[in-house]
Amino acid sequence: HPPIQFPSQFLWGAATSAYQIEGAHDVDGRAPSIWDSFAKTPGRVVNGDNGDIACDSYRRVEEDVALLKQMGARAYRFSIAWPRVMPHGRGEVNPLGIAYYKRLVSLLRDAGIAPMATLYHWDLPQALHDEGGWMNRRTAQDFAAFAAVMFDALGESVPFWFTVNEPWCASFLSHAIGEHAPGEKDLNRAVTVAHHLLLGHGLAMTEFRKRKLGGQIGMAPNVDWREPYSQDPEDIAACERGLDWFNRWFIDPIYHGRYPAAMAARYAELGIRAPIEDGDMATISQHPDMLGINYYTGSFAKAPANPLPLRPGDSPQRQMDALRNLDTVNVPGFAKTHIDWPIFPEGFTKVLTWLRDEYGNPPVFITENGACDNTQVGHDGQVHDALRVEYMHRHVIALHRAIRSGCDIRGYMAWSLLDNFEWAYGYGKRFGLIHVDFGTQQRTPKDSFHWYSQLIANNGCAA
Ligand SMILES: CCOCCOc1ccc(-c2cn(C[C@@H]3NC[C@@H](O)[C@H]3O)nn2)cc1
Repeated sequence: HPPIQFPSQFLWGAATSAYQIEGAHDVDGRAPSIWDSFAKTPGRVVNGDNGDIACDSYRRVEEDVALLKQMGARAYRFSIAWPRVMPHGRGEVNPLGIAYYKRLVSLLRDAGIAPMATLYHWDLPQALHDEGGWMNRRTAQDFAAFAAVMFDALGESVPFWFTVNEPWCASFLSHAIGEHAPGEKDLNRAVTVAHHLLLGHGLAMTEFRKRKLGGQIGMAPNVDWREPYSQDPEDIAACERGLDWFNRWFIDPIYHGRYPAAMAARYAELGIRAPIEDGDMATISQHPDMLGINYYTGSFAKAPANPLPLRPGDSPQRQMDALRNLDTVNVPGFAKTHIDWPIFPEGFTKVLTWLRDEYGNPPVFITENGACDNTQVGHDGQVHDALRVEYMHRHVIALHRAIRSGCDIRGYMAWSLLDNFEWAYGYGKRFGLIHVDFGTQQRTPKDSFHWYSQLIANNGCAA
């Protein structure tokens, strides 16, 4: 038995998302999403890349499931493209869209791989965005209706469901920072979008509970770790503001039924409030079965020498900087991945024990963890992605430390099974365990694929 030994039923797998891998953007009735529109807006995505073809996984589902089986995956986290299933976002259901996901789930179950479905991984039907999108409270109800369609179609065969992936990216990165679809820069709108995403999560939970399905359901927020640069109370307070702004804003409503009070008060100084209506927080905070955690990196926070004032008339960027009111310190000594994120495995252990203490040790699945390593296929036909192997090895050890510290962690989905469309970075940032040649669609398992396969077989690894 290897020194790092995981619990016997630990669920090892890999993750992808529909817009990032499927391609077939206009095949079999799929209608455009906001990411189809955004990616085709000049200047939004590096090289003008888009998801029209991506990894062509819509047509290669057998091949991809075979690769998962070869790897020894016990679970596979994928997302369901809302615009494939309901092209107009509400009403008419596209039978070919339903058939595709039924086939994927059937292939997975035949291969002994547990399907783990994400309902919203950012591909809002453009038709709904044309009616206000997530700014429109009705979209939360439309999302619950879409979820209900999927629960009726796949509820008996999919054991794990996540409602919304990384709501921080789907609200603040996309409506205040403007880097993701729909590319807006308005903080007030971002707070409203965030609330409607949480409401959509809650309304989908209601649909799931109504059906008394045997599976489990939760949300998959981003979490980064933030460490105080020193034990100076000002640095600790700055760190708490950073954790409020990125982590607690979405997890407190679900587990505590309210937004983090200190950060809500700071938004109120800007005249910004979430559009909470009676009953919303009760809907949002229905008990989830599990918490999905996407972890990549961490950083160090210190109090700025000159605090930024909260001024209603300032730009969204200055307002966000003022809300966090912290300086991120570039502490030397941290190697970086090929997307320049610090490699911080200790932060993984710390954020998981932080979640244990903040939210009553909820059952957690790591729904994403991985490294950007752009290593290409070598002359020997292999991909020697040593950086990714080291990143994964160190994060698996950090994960094991969190489990030994009493965290109730049930599984780990490596991001990602395949190199794919990394949003605004396009195809130049590779996160896959499998290399994809986007010209030929040739898949090449990397050294990390073989390392991970061995880890799964041993249910553990060397220290
Ligand atoms: C504070 C200001 O910051 C500006 C940039 O801020 C971020 C934060 C987070 C991300 C980010 C990207 N990913 C990987 C994806 N997760 C979902 C899956 O689709 C992967 O492709 N996770 N987090 C990007 C940018």
